[in-house]
Amino acid sequence: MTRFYDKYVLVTGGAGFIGSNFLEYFVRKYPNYHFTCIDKLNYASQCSTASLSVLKGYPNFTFIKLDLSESFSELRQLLVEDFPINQITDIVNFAAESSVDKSFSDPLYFTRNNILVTQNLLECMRLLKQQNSQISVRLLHISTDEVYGDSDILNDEQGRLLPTNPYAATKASIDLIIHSYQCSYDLSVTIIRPNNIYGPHQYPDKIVPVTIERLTKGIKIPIHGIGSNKRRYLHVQDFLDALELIWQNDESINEIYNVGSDEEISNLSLVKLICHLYDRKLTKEQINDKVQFIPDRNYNDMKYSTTCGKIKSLGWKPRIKLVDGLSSLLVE
Ligand SMILES: NC(=O)c1ccc[n+]([C@@H]2O[C@H](COP(=O)([O-])OP(=O)(O)OC[C@H]3O[C@@H](n4cnc5c(N)ncnc54)[C@H](O)[C@@H]3O)[C@@H](O)[C@H]2O)c1
Ligand SMILES: C[C@H]1O[C@H](OP(=O)(O)OP(=O)(O)OC[C@H]2O[C@@H](n3ccc(=O)[nH]c3=O)[C@H](O)[C@@H]2O)[C@H](O)[C@@H](O)C1=O
Repeated sequence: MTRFYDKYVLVTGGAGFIGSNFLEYFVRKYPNYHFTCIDKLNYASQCSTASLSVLKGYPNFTFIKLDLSESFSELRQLLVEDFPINQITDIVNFAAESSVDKSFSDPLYFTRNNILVTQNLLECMRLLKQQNSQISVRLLHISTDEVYGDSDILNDEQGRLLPTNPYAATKASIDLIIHSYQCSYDLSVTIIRPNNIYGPHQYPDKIVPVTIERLTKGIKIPIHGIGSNKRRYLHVQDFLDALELIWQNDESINEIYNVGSDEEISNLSLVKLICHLYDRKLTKEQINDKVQFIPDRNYNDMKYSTTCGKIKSLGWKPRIKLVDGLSSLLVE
C-alpha cells in the first residue's frame, strides 16, 4: 500500500453548511491528510458550490456526488473492498436533512434519509472490522442538542433523549443505533451534539441566514409564533475548533460531547439584533415593521439546556461572541 498522505478522511455531507466550512478549514490546515467528500448535493449545498470548486483545485481533496441513503454498494466498495487503495480510517459525518421545518411536512423522508445515511456508514465499519480486526476506523458523528428535546432541566451527555420533532427524532434514533453498534460490534464512534450553529454558507431556511437575506431584499422577516422561543448560537469556527480538539484526542473515542455557547437569545431578540447590526440608524419602530409574525411550528422547542463541561475540560471555550460573529457575517 503506497501512502502519500498521513491520514485518509471521508467527510460525508461535506457540501453542506458546516461540512463545507470544515473542509475549507481542514483541507488547507492538513495538507498531509487526504479528504474525500461525499454529498448528494441537496438544496442546502448550493450555498457552498463556490468554496467546493476552489477546494477541487487542491491535491488532497476529492469530491464524489452520491446519495448515501441509496448507494450502500458504492460506499462498501469505497470503504471496505477498496480499503487497501483508499485506506480511509477517519469518517466525519455531517450528512443529514437538517431542517426542522421541512421535517414536519415529510417525516418519513427524514427517517429514511437520516437513519440510512449513518447506518450505511456503520455497516461498512462493521464489515471492515469483520474482514480485518486489525483495521481501526473511527467515526465522528455530528448529532444535535435537539435530541434532548424541550428542556428547562440542564442536560449533560447522559440526559434522556426526548425529541419533539421528526428531524430531532431521526437524530436521536441514529444516536441509539450507534450505541448498539458500539456495544454489539465494538465500533469506535464519537457523537457530538452542537447547539445552533451559524456562519458562512448557511442556506437561508435557518433563522440567521433568513433574517439576513430578507433584510437585504427588503422583505419582511418571518417569526414563528410570538418569537419567544430561545436558542443558543455558536459560530461555526468555534464549533470546528471543538471538533478538532475531539478528533485529535483518542480518549474521545466512544464518548459523547455537547458543544455549545452560553449565549441564549429569543428568536425575536435575535432578529432585532441582526436588524440593528445591519443598520444602526434603524429606529425601534422601523425594526418592528420588518418583522412578520406567522403561525408557529407544529411543535417548537422553547429552549435547550445542555451543559458543555466535557468539551470545556479538553480546554475548549467559544471565542466568537454572537454580536461579533453576526457583524462579520453581515459584512461578508
Ligand atoms: N446547522 C446547525 O445549526 C446544526 C446544529 C446541530 C447539528 N447539526 C447537524 O450537523 C450536520 C450538518 O448540518 P448543516 O447545517 O451543515 O446541514 P446542511 O443541510 O447545510 O448540510 C447537510 C449536507 O448533507 C448532505 N446530505 C444529506 N443527506 C445526504 C445523503 N443521503 N447522501 C449524501 N449527502 C447527504 C446534503 O446534501 C447537505 O449538503 C447535520 O447532521 C445536522 O443534523 C446542525
Ligand atoms: C440544533 C439545531 O439547530 C437548527 O434547528 P432550529 O430549528 O433551532 O433552527 P432554525 O434556525 O430553523 O430555527 C431557530 C428558531 O427560529 C425560529 N424561526 C426559524 C426560521 C424562521 O424563518 N423564523 C423563525 O421564527 C424557529 O421556530 C426556531 O425556534 C438546525 O437547523 C438543526 O439542524 C439543529 O440540529
